Parts: sequence; C-alpha cells; structure tokens
Amino acid sequence: MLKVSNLVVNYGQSEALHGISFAAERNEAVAIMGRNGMGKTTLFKSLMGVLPLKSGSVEVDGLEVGKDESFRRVAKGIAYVPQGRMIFPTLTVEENIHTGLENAKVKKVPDEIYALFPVLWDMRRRKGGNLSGGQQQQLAIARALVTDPKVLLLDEPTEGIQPSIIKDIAKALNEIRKIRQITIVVSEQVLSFAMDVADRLFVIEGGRLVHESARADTDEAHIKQFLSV
Ligand SMILES: Nc1ncnc2c1ncn2[C@@H]1O[C@H](COP(=O)(O)OP(=O)(O)OP(=O)(O)O)[C@@H](O)[C@H]1O
Repeated sequence: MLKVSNLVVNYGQSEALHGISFAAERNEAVAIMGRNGMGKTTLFKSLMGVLPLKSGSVEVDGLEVGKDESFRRVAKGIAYVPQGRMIFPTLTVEENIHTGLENAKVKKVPDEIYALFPVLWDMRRRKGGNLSGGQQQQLAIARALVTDPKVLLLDEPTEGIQPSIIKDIAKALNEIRKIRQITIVVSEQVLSFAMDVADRLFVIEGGRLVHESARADTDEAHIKQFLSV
C-alpha cells in the first residue's frame, strides 16, 4: 500500500535522509523508532510533500505521489498527523474535524469517529485550544481519519501525553485498523506504544534505517539501546 524507495531529502546543501526504503502493506502498522534529530519528522514531511524529495519515490496503492503537492497526496489517500498536533485552537472540536471534510462528498462527521474517540463527542462544542494534550492528539487523529485515508502517518503521537491516554490512542489505532484495514506508519520514541500498535519496527539513525524486526522477533532491549544512546 505504501512503498518508499531510496528517499533522499536535503536541507539546503546538507543531506538529512540518505536513501530510505521501506514498504507497508494494507492493514499493516509499522513504527519508525528513533531519538530526537534522527530524521523522523523529515521523513514524514517528505512523505506528505511538505518537504521536496531530492530523489527517490513514494507510491501509494501503486500510484507515484513523490512529486505531488500535499493536497493531491491527501486525495490519493495519505493523511498526516503532524508532531505537535497542529489543531486549530480557536475552532471548536467539531469545526476542527470538519476541516478534514473539505473535499468529502458528505460533510458530516461519521459516527464511527466519535465512537472511536468518545471524549471528542463530549467536547464537540469546546474550543480545540481548551483541550488537554491527549485530547488534542485524538482530535488531530480524528481530523486525519475523516479524509478516509489508505495510509495514516502519525509523527510522535505520544509526545507529551500521559500514559492512560497513550493507551487510549493505541486502542483507537488498533480499532481503526480492524474497521478500515488502513496502513499506519507511526514515528515513536515510546517502545511500549510501538509494541502495542506496530506489526514491524524500524529504527532510524542519522537519516538511515538501521534496524528492522517483526514485533514477535523484536528484542526490546536492543531497540532501547538505539533510543537511549
Ligand atoms: N529546517 C531545517 N533545516 C536544516 N536542518 C534541519 C531542519 N530540520 C531538521 N534538520 C536536521 O535534520 C535532521 C533530522 O531532524 P528531524 O527533525 O527530522 O528529526 P526527528 O527524528 O524528527 O527529531 P524530533 O523528534 O526532535 O523532531 C537533524 O539533524 C536536524 O538538525
């Protein structure tokens, strides 16, 4: 469903990603683990078209999207939950979710979204800025999901979020996969969360993928070494 090949991304003269390749199937979740500054956000921004590729390709469901602008990638089935959530603080919860429905034929929030995140139903008339960090993260995921993506990208969704809500988010992501069979790519530093949601784990270091393992074969101590050095 998502196929990334030899992705190279530069900031000016300096190369930040040095040829990243991985694939994720329909109904598969993969985690990209790595410390701060290793290239996770750069990777997600380039998959979404926020940063241009120097070379390489990104395919969604067999279609090349690597040169498309972000809005075209959304139309082709990628949704992105950026680091820091980036919800609209002065819009209500409901209005925030509606921003994801701009190109939808039916401008109604599907019941399934509120079923996944009941707190958003309770808070639907509140301003986004008045929600807790965890609630804002759920809102950002809901907003991405209403675009009906084939591939959902989440950049460090647990950052700054309390453990009980982290569990709720993991549960919701697993539930979404059951309902919609989407592909999920999540970047993370919290290994327990990645082990809860991902079928395969990668480690990124210095703009390169340096490790890959299936969840069942994952040596957690080994991954922790990458995360703590
Ligand atoms: N706008 C920029 N201009 C130049 N270099 C940048 C820019 N943004 C990031 N970098 C560099 O690219 C590398 C990867 O950064 P990136 O933000 O992708 O890491 P990350 O793994 O997402 O970390 P974090 O979790 O802190 O965001 C780092 O060396 C960083 O200094």
